[in-house]
Amino acid sequence: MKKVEIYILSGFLGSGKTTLLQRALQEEQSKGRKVAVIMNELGETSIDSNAVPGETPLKELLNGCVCCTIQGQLETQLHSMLQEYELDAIYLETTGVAHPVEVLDACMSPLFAEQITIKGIITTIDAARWRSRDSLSIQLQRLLHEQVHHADTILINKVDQLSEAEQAAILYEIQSINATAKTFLTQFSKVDLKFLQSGQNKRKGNHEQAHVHDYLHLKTYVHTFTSKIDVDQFEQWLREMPDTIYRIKGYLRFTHSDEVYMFQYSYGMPIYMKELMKLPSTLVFIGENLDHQKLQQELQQLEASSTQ
Ligand SMILES: Nc1nc2c(ncn2[C@@H]2O[C@H](COP(=O)(O)OP(=O)(O)OP(=O)(O)O)[C@@H](O)[C@H]2O)c(=O)[nH]1
Repeated sequence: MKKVEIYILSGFLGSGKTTLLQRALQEEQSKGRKVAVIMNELGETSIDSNAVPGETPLKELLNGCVCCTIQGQLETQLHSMLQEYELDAIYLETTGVAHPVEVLDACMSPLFAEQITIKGIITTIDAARWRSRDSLSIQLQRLLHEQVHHADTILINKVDQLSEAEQAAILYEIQSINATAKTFLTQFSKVDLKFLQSGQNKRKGNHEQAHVHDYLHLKTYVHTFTSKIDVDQFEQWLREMPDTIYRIKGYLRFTHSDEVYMFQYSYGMPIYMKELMKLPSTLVFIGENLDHQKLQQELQQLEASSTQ
């Protein structure tokens, strides 16, 4: 099954996300690829939607941030886009205050995680604002840091407003926060689209089979159980989760019950809720340094020992 590529455009207010989106859409159009856009704005009306050509499927999520208040709406919109159109890619432009882990979490619904492939988080930085970020609140400074830390590609944008020495200093600073991202100094978000398609050439071997995206900074893994598992063994296994696993979520069936449980795990805290629908037992993992082979092996073992 062909997977739909998802590009997450992150970055603080006014940093150049829409400018980048327009460039990306032009390039995608010239390649004849079918792409759609989801735009999230904090306000009641969208000011950027006219940046998207009329023929491009567009969903707007207004009045809240997909990473918190309207996370469920993103899931619904993504799901309907995947059903409605035959797409090559979806570009998701987040609000300037979105946290990348939360956005990724919102995209990775266990209901359709197998149909999509996260191609990366692209963070644009307003270079001048970055330099004067000390004037922002501590929370916003932390958010800017997180947007850089979790990015796969970073555009240090608006460099026309900086001297060469200032550009070199900011590049050094950004690379010291995130040494693995591909980082570019840009004007008007000008970058070749192939660089956004994170690590495309590195995908080899059984990574694809294992449904993991090994080249990304934040990694995801999707696991589906074929039979019920033992709740005590599962909880024992959870207790050993490293804290670099930020989220686990999905649906589970346990040997002691005929119910399906919705499962959520965040910052070490598991939550189980009875689910009325008979959904497949699929778990989605999001984390840094996620060792998919180890996870896969452990979960297969857990399943095997649960049925003994
Ligand atoms: N001088 C300069 N201006 C730029 C550059 N890139 C973008 N801009 C301008 O900066 C403004 C904001 O750019 P957008 O692309 O809308 O930024 P955004 O991140 O989408 O903004 P929000 O949607 O408000 O968060 C626009 O007026 C752009 O034309 C650049 O490299 N240099």
